[in-house]
This record gives sequence, structure tokens and C-alpha cells, in this order.
Amino acid sequence: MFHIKTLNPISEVGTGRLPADRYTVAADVPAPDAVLVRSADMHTYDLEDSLLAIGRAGAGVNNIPVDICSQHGIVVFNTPGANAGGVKEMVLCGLLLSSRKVPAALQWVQTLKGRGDEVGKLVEKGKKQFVGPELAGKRLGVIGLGAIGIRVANTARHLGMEVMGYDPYMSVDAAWKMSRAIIHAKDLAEIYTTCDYITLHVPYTKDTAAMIDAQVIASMKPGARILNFARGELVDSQAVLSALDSGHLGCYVTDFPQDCLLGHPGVVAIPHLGASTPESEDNCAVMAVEELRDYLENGNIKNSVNLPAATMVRSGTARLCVIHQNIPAMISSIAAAVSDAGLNVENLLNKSRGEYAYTMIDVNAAVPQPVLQQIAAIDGVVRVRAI
Ligand SMILES: NC(=O)C1=CN([C@@H]2O[C@H](COP(=O)(O)OP(=O)(O)OC[C@H]3O[C@@H](n4cnc5c(N)ncnc54)[C@H](O)[C@@H]3O)[C@@H](O)[C@H]2O)C=CC1
Ligand SMILES: O=C(O)C(=O)COP(=O)(O)O
Repeated sequence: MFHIKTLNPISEVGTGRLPADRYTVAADVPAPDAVLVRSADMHTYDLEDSLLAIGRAGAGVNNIPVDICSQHGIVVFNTPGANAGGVKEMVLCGLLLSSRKVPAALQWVQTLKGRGDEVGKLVEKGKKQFVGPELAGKRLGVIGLGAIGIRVANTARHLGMEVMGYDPYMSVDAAWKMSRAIIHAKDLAEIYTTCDYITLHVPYTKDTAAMIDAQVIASMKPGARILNFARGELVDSQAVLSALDSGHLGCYVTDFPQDCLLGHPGVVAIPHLGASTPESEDNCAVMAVEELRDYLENGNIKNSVNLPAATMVRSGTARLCVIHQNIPAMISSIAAAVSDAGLNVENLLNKSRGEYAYTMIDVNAAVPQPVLQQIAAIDGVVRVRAI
């Protein structure tokens, strides 16, 4: 029986794929084999000794202590692209909200309640406060051309916008999906100095923290609008507020409200709704559950953010799964323990990623407990289990 602990509500379309005779799924599992999580902060979470894997039903993993998980041999998965459609649509909404002053206009019109027959006349008189530019013909800068950024860039072209993209680490797969009409920015300055709208789609890391600061904002075109559906920490909120106050920035749309931003007329604050669609929630849950299941049952790793991709068709009777440091002589030491126990290797896979590596060995018989202990004692082995 596998025990899965949920730290956020996870779509039952996903959890329903875990057979009830082999899995328990609950918020209060004492010794979980795996955790399913969305945005719950795991930096203060006590990682149980039993924990083998964490499935982030979503893209960003900045709420998970990934390095500490690696040290404990806990595989962290996310669900690339599974909620990108939902976020893309919200970004389109954000573009329109930022341009046409929709939030302020909606608030204002409600103040006319009770004015009876005057309402029509007051609307026509008051609407001039909410004039805002059309998107067509304006330039949109997209920073980060991954699952979301590419969808936003391609769709903005259909709105008649000129689109410039920046992503020095873009994958070949991603490049194939991008419209050829997107202008390639060689550096961020090109985006900052020439775009009317700038939208952020990069992960929050130590390199991207506060990437939009006072100096960057000062280099932007007067009236520029910033959209942040990536993470609040990418943007210096105080610098944004000053630039809104001075009129240098036209609007800041954020999916990550902070107290200091609320109430400012230039801020459109959305309560982290980018991925909150049934479609995205289902997609993420299904993908995270499938990833966890394949890892727990077969040791296969797909879409991990801290360990290498490793998939091997099952053969033999049992499978040894060893997470270890990426150092010399690991495979020979593990194989020696296997052969000393009289086990025959039917198949073997070894993959590495940075400091860590992963070895799966299919053997012809069940692996006795002492062999697991012997492998666990090898210098550099982080975690071992037999399935
Ligand atoms: N508002 C919401 O509900 C959601 C927010 N997000 C946020 O959006 C981020 C992006 O999501 P996806 O597009 O699905 O991820 P992704 O991994 O497909 O794309 C991220 C892209 O950013 C690029 N990148 C990384 N560092 C960069 C840098 N310094 N400069 C330029 N490009 C850089 C990468 O090469 C990659 O192409 C997530 O990390 C998450 O923080 C994701 C999903 C939902
Ligand atoms: O996938 C992401 O990175 C998100 O920000 C979505 O977060 P959520 O799953 O809606 O709490």
C-alpha cells in the first residue's frame, strides 16, 4: 500500500487514477510515500523519513526545498505545460485589463447604483476617465519563452501586436512551437527600452529575484505596462509603486498581490488565478499522479526537477533503485553488492544530473534486506529501495 499526502486540494480527476486497493490519499497521512502539492509552502515542512517523492501539480517549484530534497533522495516532480493554457488566457485578460482600465471602470460604475434614470447620462459623461489604448500595433515583450511564454507570444500576434521574446535558455522543442514572427531580443535591454507591455514568464530563482528593479523600470518606455504572472519576487514592488506614482509606469498587473500593492489605482491585483481553471487543475493533477505512480511502482523518473530522467521497461523479478552522488565507482560498487548476493543483472540504467545520479538494476530474484543495507552503506549512496 502506498500513502499519498495532499498539502493542497488536488483534482480528483488525477487522484482518481490511484487504485484504491493500493493507494491511500489524504491530507493527514502520517508516514507518506509521496506528497502532492500545489502552492503550499514546503520550506518549513518536516520531510518525513518515509518520503520518496513530491509531485508539484503545477510549474513553479520555488515553494519546495529542492536542494534539501535531493540530499535526502526525495525526487521532486512538476507538470511542465499542464497549466500553461490557463495562465495564457489569464495573461490575455491581464493585457486588456491593463489597457482599458477595466477594473477601475467596473468599480466606478457600481457607484452609480441608486441614481435611477440618471445612470445612462452619468455613464456617458464619466466614461472618458477610462479611455485606454488598443493592443493592436503595440509591442509586447515576453521574458521567458517556455510553456506559458510561447503561448502568450503566439496568441498576442493574433491580436495584432508586435511581439519580442527573450530567453537565452530556450529549448529546441520550445523553439519549434514559436511563431517565426516573434522578434528575437538579444538582451533584456531591447525588451525594456522598446516594449509597451512587458510580461514575465521565468521561474523564480536566485538569478531572477528582483530582476525588475528601479533601474530596469527607469529604462522602460514612459507609460509601459508590466504583467507578472510568474512570481511576486521577480519584481521590486516599492520600485513599481514609485514609478506608478510618478506616471512613468502605466500599470502593474500581478497575480501575486502584496499588502503594499493593494489599493493603488495603478495596480491590478489578481489572487493567483493563473492556473485556477478546471482544465489546468485536472491536467496538473493527472500528470503529477502519473509521475508519482510510475516512480513509486517502477522507479521511473519523468519530469523531475532534481534528478535525471530515467525510464526502463521492467524485466527480471525485482528492481533496485539507487539514488547516489555522481562520483566514480558507484555502479561497480552497487553491482558488486548485487553479484555477491548471487543475483543476476537482467537490465541496468544509469543517468546523472549535476551532483546526483540514479541507477536502476533489474535482477532475477527478490533483493534480500541485507543487500539493501549493504548498498545503503556504500559511500555516496543517498537512497536505495527495491520494488
Ligand atoms: N500564475 C500562475 O498561476 C502560474 C505561474 N507560473 C509561473 O510561471 C513560470 C513559468 O512557467 P512555464 O512557462 O510553465 O515554465 P517553463 O519552464 O516552461 O518556462 C520557463 C522559461 O523561462 C526561461 N528562463 C529561465 N530563466 C530565464 C532568464 N533568466 N531569462 C529569460 N528566460 C529564462 C527558461 O529557459 C524557460 O524557457 C513558473 O516557473 C511559475 O513561477 C506557472 C504556472 C501558473
Ligand atoms: O504552477 C504554478 O507555478 C502556479 O503558480 C500555479 O499555482 P497553483 O497550483 O494554482 O497554486
